[in-house]
Amino acid sequence: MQPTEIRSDDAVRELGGTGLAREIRTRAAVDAAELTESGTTPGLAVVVATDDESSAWYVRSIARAAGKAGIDCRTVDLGAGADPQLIRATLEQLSADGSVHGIILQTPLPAGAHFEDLASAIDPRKDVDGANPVSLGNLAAGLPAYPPATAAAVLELLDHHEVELAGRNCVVVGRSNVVGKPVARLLLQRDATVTICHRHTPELTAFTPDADVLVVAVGKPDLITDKHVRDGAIVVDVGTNPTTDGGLVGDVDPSVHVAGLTPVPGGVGPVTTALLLQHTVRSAVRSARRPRHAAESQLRTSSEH
Ligand SMILES: Nc1nc(=O)c2c([nH]1)NC[C@@H]1CN(c3ccc(C(=O)N[C@@H](CCC(=O)O)C(=O)O)cc3)C=[N+]21
Repeated sequence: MQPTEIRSDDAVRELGGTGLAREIRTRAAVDAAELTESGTTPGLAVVVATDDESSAWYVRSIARAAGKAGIDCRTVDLGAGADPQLIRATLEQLSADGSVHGIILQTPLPAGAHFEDLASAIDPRKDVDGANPVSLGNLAAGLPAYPPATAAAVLELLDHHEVELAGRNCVVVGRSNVVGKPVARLLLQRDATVTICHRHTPELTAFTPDADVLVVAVGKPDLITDKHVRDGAIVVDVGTNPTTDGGLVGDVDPSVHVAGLTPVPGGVGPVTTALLLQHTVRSAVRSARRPRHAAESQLRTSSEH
């Protein structure tokens, strides 16, 4: 026997997310039931202004999972090409609605609508997908805020699979406000050394091979191949790229030789949806704890501005 020849020992560890997602959903369902018992049913509103296929899939999947967890989920479909004024007014109305504890504004948005600008109309206490720039700012400052569910999912997956972060080299590819930037912040909070690469980085290979942990959130199939990674690396693939045959692929070539890789599908995606539910239930718990008159006087103050 020649042990060095045995390739099966080199098998990539699959860092799956479906089991973790189930745990998070179960916990959220238990908490939601308890809260409903005491008189508050957690409510989630999903605002849609696109006919994008993968967004529609995500919205249906949120509604299904929310229903199963005992969360009252309403989808507000304003139609592709909705007027930004209408989107803003809708977000303001939902922010003032006491039966709604979580609000998510789906991307992409119609041409001429600006995501961060519109998301500033979401009450930060209901901003369960960390879209309001106030949430992003609080996150950056280390103050309490809901991180975008996708960014939170990356950290949950790494923790679940016991990946050490303190003192490790982490490279994030992508700098969106939804994933790249908040993921980098969260990794930094965990004492990692963080490098962010993006479309103007001339050569990814100048940075990515140094990564102990590589997080890829770009939206390009096969962006990351063997030449980009050390074989000891842990790779989190955040990409969800629809294929022509109705499937889904990530940004990472699934045949890369690394120590661990999150699969697509079945990795970050299901954890993202589960965390959105968790954030909604947490928001409902906090709202139920706040004295009603305090919430009302706060609303009055904000409408006086
Ligand atoms: N404001 C906003 N926040 C988002 O987080 C957001 C968004 N807008 N717009 C649309 C994209 C898309 N997205 C996905 C989440 C989970 C899966 C997911 O769970 N996918 C399954 C499989 C799906 C399949 O097999 O077709 C999986 O990865 O296992 C996919 C896609 C979040 N998005």
